[in-house]
Amino acid sequence: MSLPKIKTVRAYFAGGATADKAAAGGDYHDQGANHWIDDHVATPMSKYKQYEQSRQSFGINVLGTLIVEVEADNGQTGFAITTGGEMGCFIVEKHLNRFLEGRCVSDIKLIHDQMMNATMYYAGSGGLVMNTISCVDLALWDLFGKVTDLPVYKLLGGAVRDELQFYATGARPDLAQKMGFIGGKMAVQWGPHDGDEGIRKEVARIAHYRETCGADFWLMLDCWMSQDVNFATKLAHACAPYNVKWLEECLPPQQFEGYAQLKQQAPHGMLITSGEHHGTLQSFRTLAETGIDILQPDVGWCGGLTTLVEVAALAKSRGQLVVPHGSSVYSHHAVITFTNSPFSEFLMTSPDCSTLRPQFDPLLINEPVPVKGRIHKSVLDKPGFGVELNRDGLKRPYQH
Ligand SMILES: C[C@H](O)[C@H](O)[C@@H](O)[C@@H](O)C(=O)O
Ligand SMILES: [Mg+2]
Repeated sequence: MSLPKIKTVRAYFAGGATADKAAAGGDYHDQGANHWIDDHVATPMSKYKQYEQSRQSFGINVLGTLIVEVEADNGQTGFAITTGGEMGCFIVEKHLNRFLEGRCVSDIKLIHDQMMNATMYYAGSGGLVMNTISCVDLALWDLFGKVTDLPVYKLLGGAVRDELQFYATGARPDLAQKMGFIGGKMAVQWGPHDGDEGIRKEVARIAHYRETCGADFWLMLDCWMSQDVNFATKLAHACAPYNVKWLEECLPPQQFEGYAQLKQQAPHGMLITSGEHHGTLQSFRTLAETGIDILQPDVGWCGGLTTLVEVAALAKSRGQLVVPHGSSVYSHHAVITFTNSPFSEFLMTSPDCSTLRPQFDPLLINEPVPVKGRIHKSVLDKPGFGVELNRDGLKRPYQH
């Protein structure tokens, strides 16, 4: 089978700080008002009163969505979306384009290595540049699937289970249970600056939903980098009587020693997890060596599918789980091929968690959502990642 070459790459953005209204999409924190995802969620900024109520007030949604589209010389295209916006467009069109154009559509790993090494002098181990590389990598996998007429999960070696099962992240574990999810993860709302009263408030909420959802429904807390080891340890032990399954991302990404200490100090049986704001395989090796239980890379932020596959193998070698941070189809096609990913995350993007809105709505056409908390592998049986791009309102700020 002779494969086409990559003719060109284009980068668009939607939403972000220059937009006149919330655009959601890949930057799913870019929601309108009165949304659970922006309601007093604890963050590293919460100690500043003016930024305590709303993450959008400190700029969680300034980047907006980056869309990367790669076109082969036979006219076929692949695309992907992530958090990155206009600045990501610059990196794609003025730097990364040179590693794609003229290459065979199957040269994904070579292009990935060149993008990682060529940006090392300004990328660090995560953030905007890693998001941008991830988006290009995902677009290349989508194009490869379109050209070979295969879903990405089959390019990776095929499914190891017939369906994906999901827990739901949102403000209403009770509604998630009714929708068939296996668990509910809530964002913590109080942090170290709230002291013991903050812990009491979190525990009261957990106690309420334990009572409402019964003994076995998974309940988790997502701490979004907002804590220190002492607060996280006290919160973990205060929640233990209510069978909280895991505490997530308690500390800033680079506090590896803190994660190792927290894992040692956590109650027996309670899992400690992190990873969504980590990037590069090397960072995940260091994170894995802390001994935490579940690595949670975001495939649109960690270095792309090429990096996620490497992280999953690393974790598997250590008996650790990989449960990617919710990234819709970009996670689904990977998770269904990983033996150490027994479940997935579905992130509720409806304002009150009462309906199943696709995570990257409105940017992906035909984006699947779980039915009764599950997605069967047959749903993924379309070329590439199986979704099409809603081009309404996209802007292309740079050319090359
Ligand atoms: C709910 C959390 O605060 C974040 O908004 C969410 O994106 C992420 O941490 C998650 O695990 O879903
Ligand atoms: Mg999280």
